[in-house]
Amino acid sequence: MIEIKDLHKSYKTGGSSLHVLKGINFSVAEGELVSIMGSSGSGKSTLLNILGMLDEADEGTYTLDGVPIKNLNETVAARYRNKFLGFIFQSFNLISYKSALDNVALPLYYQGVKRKERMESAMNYLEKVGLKDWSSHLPNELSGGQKQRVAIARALASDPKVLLADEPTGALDSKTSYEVMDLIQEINEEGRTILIVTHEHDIAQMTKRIVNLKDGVIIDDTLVDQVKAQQYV
Ligand SMILES: Nc1ncnc2c1ncn2[C@@H]1O[C@H](COP(=O)(O)OP(=O)(O)OP(=O)(O)O)[C@@H](O)[C@H]1O
Repeated sequence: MIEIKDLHKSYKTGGSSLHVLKGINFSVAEGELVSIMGSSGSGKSTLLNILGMLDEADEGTYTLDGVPIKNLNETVAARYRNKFLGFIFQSFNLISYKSALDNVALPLYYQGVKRKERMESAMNYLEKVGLKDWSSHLPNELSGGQKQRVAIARALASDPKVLLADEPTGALDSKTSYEVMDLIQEINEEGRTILIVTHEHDIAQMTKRIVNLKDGVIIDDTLVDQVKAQQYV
């Protein structure tokens, strides 16, 4: 589903350049649930932005569902991104003056789906995340966990093959974080590929594979069952 080879990325600020990703290689098969860990500044968000086609690498290749992502014109890139990728953010990024239902329906509006169909579909996704009865509420009338559920429903609305989540539980308490992760696991069990950036070990343990970044390189890439088994060695 995702294949990256020898990916490099530097940021140029003023006269200097910061080499952030220094030759990343990894692939993710369809249906995986992967967490990307690493200390602050290790390059996690930079990598996720490249995977999300929000930024481009300087060197290396990125192939998404068999298509090389390089030098696509903006319209093609936007269409491809909308079709294949869904995004979940730490701060939810909901539109404050729109109801939960309208927030979920928004990506479908941009895809040109007719009103009746998009409202039905959005309601189905709200039901899926357990918020059918909250459809008319505004984001500020919802708890953090509920907001993230709306955001997950919105990410699912366009039926993307891959979900990319940047610290999806970063703004939530532990109990709510685990509930959101239960939902993410459920969505993954249905076959959707999911990548999560997280700082939290217990959250990473709820995925199937942990990729550890340090100073722009992958230092460890382990299946979670193996991590758990090591505790008994
Ligand atoms: N647009 C940018 N311009 C210049 N430097 C940047 C830019 N974005 C990130 N950086 C720098 O690149 C390095 C890696 O940043 P990145 O956000 O990818 O790390 P991270 O592992 O996600 O960190 P955190 O856990 O704190 O979010 C940091 O030193 C950061 O300051």
